Amino acid sequence: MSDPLLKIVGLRKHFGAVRACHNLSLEICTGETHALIGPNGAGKTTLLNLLSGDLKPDAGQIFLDNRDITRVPLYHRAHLGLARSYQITSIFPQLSVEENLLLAIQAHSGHSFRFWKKAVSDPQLRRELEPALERVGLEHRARDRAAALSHGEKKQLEVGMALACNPRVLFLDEPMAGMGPGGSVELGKLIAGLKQQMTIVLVEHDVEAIFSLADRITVLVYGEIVVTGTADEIRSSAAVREAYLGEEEPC
Ligand SMILES: Nc1ncnc2c1ncn2[C@@H]1O[C@H](COP(=O)(O)OP(=O)(O)OP(=O)(O)O)[C@@H](O)[C@H]1O
Repeated sequence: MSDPLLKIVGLRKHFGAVRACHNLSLEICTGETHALIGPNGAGKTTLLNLLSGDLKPDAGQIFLDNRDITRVPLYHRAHLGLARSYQITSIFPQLSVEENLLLAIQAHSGHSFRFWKKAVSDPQLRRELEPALERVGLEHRARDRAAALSHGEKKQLEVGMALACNPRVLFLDEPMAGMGPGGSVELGKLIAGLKQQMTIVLVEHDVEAIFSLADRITVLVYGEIVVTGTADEIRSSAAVREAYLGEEEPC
């Protein structure tokens, strides 16, 4: 395994009596696809929120390339190369697919939102549009309103928007949620392609997808790590079986 790109040390986030993240330490290596799994309420989304900067921890530290980013605000983390696609779609339904992507490209290129009108015709931004559309397989939908996309295509667009800042680390929160089998196959292919280009931290309930996509998997229960390992190690782990007691398969 290569050097850690993200290092999490003693991270803690409690909500009253709920220990959503409890003294958690973990290293995410450069280039790996790392999945977070665990039963409902295990703290997967909380950990993603802490890493992306959506939440502030009560204690602990997060390092990116040995730099302490624990107190770095959300918007600044994007400039450092951390990007996130959310569980709930964050696209603009009334805008076209290309307008959504242009907006994301513009936001990350340092331009002000006040100049949005210019973005559609800005040749420099438009040059970045074609590869951005291709990257998520939405060239044929460029002029369609985002509201008209299928659920899977919306997810593809959302990932495309997160990719606009050319991230080093992409956080994906349940990308397959609400997707039919066809949609998850498409999105699985998209993520498999991205795997070669960046580090990915993925929260997902689709076990098949996780086992085929993830290089390593961390199992969380009650805000703590039960085990981290490869798909084979997770499958054969007695600790995981115990953590999921009563459940046939990890979810
Ligand atoms: N903003 C909040 N305020 C209070 N409690 C919260 C908040 N966010 C999360 N929690 C609690 O923290 C615990 C962990 O929640 P979290 O959403 O991180 O779990 P999860 O593993 O992502 O669950 P799921 O698989 O159901 O999405 C849960 O008990 C949840 O109710």
